[in-house]
Amino acid sequence: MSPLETAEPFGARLRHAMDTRGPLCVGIDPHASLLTAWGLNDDIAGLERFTRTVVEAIADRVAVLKPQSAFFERFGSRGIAVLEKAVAEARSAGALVLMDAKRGDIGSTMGAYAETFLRKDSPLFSDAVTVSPYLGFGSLRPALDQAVISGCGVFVLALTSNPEGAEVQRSTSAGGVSLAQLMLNHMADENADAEPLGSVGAVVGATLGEAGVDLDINGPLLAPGIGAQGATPADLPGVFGSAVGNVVPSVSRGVLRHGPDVAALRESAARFADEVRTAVAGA
Ligand SMILES: O=c1ccn([C@@H]2O[C@H](COP(=O)(O)O)[C@@H](O)[C@H]2O)c(=O)[nH]1
Repeated sequence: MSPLETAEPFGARLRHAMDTRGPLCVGIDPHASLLTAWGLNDDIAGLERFTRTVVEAIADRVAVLKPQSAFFERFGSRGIAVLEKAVAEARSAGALVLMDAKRGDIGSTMGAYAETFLRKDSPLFSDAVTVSPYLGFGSLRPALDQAVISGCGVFVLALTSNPEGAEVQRSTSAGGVSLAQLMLNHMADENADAEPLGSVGAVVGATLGEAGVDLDINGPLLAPGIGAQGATPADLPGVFGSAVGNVVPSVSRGVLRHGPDVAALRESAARFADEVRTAVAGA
């Protein structure tokens, strides 16, 4: 591709994946406790085996796989090598890879994060990355710009699934709206005119009961918190209302606890996918 050609936008690729595979995202979170439960050691060999099993079991059937970078960084450079391999293999199997790295920093450093996760020649190149906007939405500009160049997505924290998030995210900005709403408004601006779906997504916890914000951002809504954190697919219509069709529900431990048996991992993911389909169809 010449530098002047633009890649197919992430939003379009994601919409296609959601329509053909269903919207479920499965997280790869190799907790030490899961490695133990799978009969693996909490070491690099255990991490490698766990990750390979999840990718082989799930990557050919879900829209999105979301590795949680923290669990790989824990093992230093050898953990990152496992992550690099998993990203490449998951993408080859047809899953979109959303790197859950939650990076946020001043713009010049954000540029380096953008190169790490969103530049095509990077070893950790992924389809999308999670970022934190709480250094100011404008600090994300290098990632937003690099995402356009590479056809990637950026998922911005808005209302996180943890109860502690509310004291920051629900607090009121100088303009009188919540910080979360302010960030969502920026996302809507980034996605204006995008079809069929913008490439800037919001992270909004499935655990919230009711979002209480305007989620009409013309972009995907990543909804973590299903499974181990207590939310279920049946909660999605209540949280997301009329935006539920743009939701990418995310489950990590709720699926992973069924391993290491590949069939059981697949069955669990299929069950969550069915429950999501039923919940969204009835909304
Ligand atoms: O608001 C947020 C944002 C991200 N996460 C991440 O999603 C998974 C959830 O794992 P479960 O095992 O399904 O609870 C994890 O990687 C979090 O860091 C989130 O939970 N909430």
